[in-house]
Amino acid sequence: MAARSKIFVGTFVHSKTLGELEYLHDTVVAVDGSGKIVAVESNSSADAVSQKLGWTTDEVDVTTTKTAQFFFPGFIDTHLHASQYPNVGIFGNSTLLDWLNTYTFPLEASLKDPAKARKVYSRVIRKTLAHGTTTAAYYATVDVASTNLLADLCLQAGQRALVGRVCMDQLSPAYYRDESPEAALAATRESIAYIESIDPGREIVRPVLTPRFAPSCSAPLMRGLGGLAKERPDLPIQTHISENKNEIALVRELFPPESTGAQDDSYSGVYDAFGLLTDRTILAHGVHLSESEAELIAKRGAKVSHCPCSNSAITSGAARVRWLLEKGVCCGLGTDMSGGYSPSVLEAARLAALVSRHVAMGGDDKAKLTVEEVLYLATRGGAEVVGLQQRVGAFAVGMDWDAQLVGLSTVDAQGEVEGIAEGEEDGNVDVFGWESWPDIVAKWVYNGDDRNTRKVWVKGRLVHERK
Ligand SMILES: O=c1[nH]c(=O)c2nc[nH]c2[nH]1
Repeated sequence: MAARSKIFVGTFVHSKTLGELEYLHDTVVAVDGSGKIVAVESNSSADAVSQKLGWTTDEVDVTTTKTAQFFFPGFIDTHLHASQYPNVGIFGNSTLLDWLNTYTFPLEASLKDPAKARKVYSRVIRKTLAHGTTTAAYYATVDVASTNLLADLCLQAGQRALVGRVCMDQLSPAYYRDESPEAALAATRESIAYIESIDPGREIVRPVLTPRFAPSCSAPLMRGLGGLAKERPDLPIQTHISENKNEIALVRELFPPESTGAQDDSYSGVYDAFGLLTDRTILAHGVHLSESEAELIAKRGAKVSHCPCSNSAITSGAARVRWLLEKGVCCGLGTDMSGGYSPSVLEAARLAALVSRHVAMGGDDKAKLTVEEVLYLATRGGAEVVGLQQRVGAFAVGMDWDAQLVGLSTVDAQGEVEGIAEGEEDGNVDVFGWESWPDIVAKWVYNGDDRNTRKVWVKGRLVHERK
């Protein structure tokens, strides 16, 4: 049965450009049964738009914003490890390389148990949807069956996702690694074939090539994955880069330029030498990149997933997002659970703003990111990072309706929250009625959470509703 058409009425906020949000008031957005936006009309009404489209009122569901509510594009989480979700907040004082061995590899390996994988993956999907994440670029584990299960569960829940089986054939405990480069490549092909079989049109889920990071992959595996990337130019690629200084030193030691044919001894040069630095590549972190690396990344059209929560939690460093943007590198945001402790892209946006202020305090005042800029990274920028900028990240005819209804509390003359029933939650953001729309949005960015995420849709389907 085809889904019903939908009409959304009221205030819509989305990014026009990096520095500018557009506020569309008294606007109607019509979404057809396939989840595509077919009309965006300002100063109109649901009836007028329905009539124009030849839709009768009884075949359309209408959702209208109330005071201090607005529709916002769904968030794009450009980097997170679904398999690490149970560990959020558990990192002690570790830094990357000991964090991987102490906390991460044992947990990931344990998800070979299908019951455990189902429990973890079901929860992370529900949790991120509840925070407004409509698209997620997931790392699963080395295990094919549980990676495929993650794709199944995303498809069932309706969360748009890139799902990657993790490739790693060296420098991790023997209980958690690919047996050989050949085995890694075969398992990768198997997982790709499965994910493509469950959603051949790539409407919701798609596979992504996932070399964990250079230290985890032997040269033959990197070469093989580069070959696969060439054979399948439609596949995105995700990996980590230049997150931690010890990691960078390790890459230099493992891949001297004379062994790869790279131009220099940079981390980016290693991926480039193996054909993995492409315009489909999502590079997580990029904290300590050099000038020439940023230039190479821009030249190749590779993208950066900025992960301010993780970069702070496991003490990796403060990535220079303004500098990357000025170099022409496209950036989005990643929660990077569980290096990052929060499932919320809104939190990532807030932390991106704060970390940029730390960069500014280091002497580069123009490094500061505005509310408008971090929301761009969370939506349109992220969409470009995962290669879906034609479909999601904004409200325009021809794009899919991937959206969230944000609801903030309004305060009455007695200082009480209006329209709230006994026992209902109100959230942290109080709107007094005199704020401008940019101020309301700023209050949401700095104080909002999942209590403000009232409804979430992916491709027109309601995938979360806060009761
Ligand atoms: O933040 C990170 N999380 C990981 O799981 C990982 N693996 C390699 N490098 C990594 N960085």
